[in-house]
Amino acid sequence: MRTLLPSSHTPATVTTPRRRFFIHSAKRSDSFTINSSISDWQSSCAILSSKVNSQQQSESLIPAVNGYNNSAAGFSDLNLVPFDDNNDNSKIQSKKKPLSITDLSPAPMHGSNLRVAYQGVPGAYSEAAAGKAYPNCQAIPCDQFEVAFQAVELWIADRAVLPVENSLGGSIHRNYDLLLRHRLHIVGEVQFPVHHCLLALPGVRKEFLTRVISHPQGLAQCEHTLTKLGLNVAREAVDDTAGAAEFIAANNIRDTAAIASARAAEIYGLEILEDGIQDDASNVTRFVMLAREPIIPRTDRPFKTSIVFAHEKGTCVLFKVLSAFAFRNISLTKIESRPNHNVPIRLVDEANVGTAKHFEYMFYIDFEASMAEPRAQNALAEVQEFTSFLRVLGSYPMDMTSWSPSSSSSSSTFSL
Ligand SMILES: O=C(O)C(=O)C[C@]1(C(=O)O)C=C[C@@H](O)C=C1
Repeated sequence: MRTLLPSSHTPATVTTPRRRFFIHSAKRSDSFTINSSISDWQSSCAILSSKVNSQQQSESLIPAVNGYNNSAAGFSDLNLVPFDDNNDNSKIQSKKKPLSITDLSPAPMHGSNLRVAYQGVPGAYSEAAAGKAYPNCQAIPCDQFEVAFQAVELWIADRAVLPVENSLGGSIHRNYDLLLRHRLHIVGEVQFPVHHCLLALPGVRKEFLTRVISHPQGLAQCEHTLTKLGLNVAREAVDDTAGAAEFIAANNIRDTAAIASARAAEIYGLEILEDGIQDDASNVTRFVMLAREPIIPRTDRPFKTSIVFAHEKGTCVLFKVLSAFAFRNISLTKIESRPNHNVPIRLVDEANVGTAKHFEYMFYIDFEASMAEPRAQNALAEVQEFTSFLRVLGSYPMDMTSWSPSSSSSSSTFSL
């Protein structure tokens, strides 16, 4: 895939975050280990809870549990814990309502002052998704998905908002692999309607085009419409949709169009040749919100939980795992498999038949239950018996917002 380096907006790069590595190291004791099992995950949440209840509010703890960052504006405004300089807490505590578990839960739709990393340049759908997840956040462009992960790990950003699947184009596999490789936790999801436009320099006509460029997902989501439009042109994949628009504008390329948002047209001074070129009007991309700490799961609203697991005996374990959810009436919303990069192939010697080479997988499952529910805890306890590796990626509120499939990206109300 071609990498376009935008000229005017310089996204965060791999080298930039390294400068602040030591800040991260100092906070590391509060982070959650990569191979954490279900019990590790539960105790991690319990630790968060008990730390806050005992008023030991470290800087690294607060942003994770309530969705606010730890800057003066974010933290002190919360005034979560009754505290008196004269150490006379008793009077104050009698007046104020005690902190309860619900006070510690996230505020996923409030993002003021949060720094949110996304992949792409301004005008990318990921930027708009970051604005939906955290209104009024400071969106930080990153040139690769992995840089967005690193930006959060190294405290350059408070959250990352990254695409994991699209209703037409399918899974964004890279982010599944990165979720496993990094230590971040899924703390929310947003489903964002993706309304694509065909963009070119002012005055360019469709007949003169020889090439269409976009993110691979953009090309996949518009594949049939491009053919129906009679555009028998080369289709070239680039890093992000808005980056494609910026590339055309910055290099004054007149034989090439970009598939991107109407907002990208506005930002980079391109014209919309065709509006709404996605193959399905209700085209939607699901993004996950990532943070350094897990949130405390709740039961007063619909929650989803994401896990990843593997077994050294391969896929034979899958039906047992699925039955753990079926017996408890827990619906699955997604199953994904990815190569197990640690052990990609297993050799199976069958007597007198030869050696079979089995591919090894990591399985990702999203299910509709909160880790605060006993049925989810029991299901995972059972899954843990069948698997050699199990990690809870996050238990988080489901995106239940309504959306209009026909709305154009340009009419988005998100302020970024
Ligand atoms: O290129 C962008 O604008 C992105 O935000 C990336 C991305 C993706 O990776 O799927 C996000 C949403 C759309 O599905 C198309 C592309």
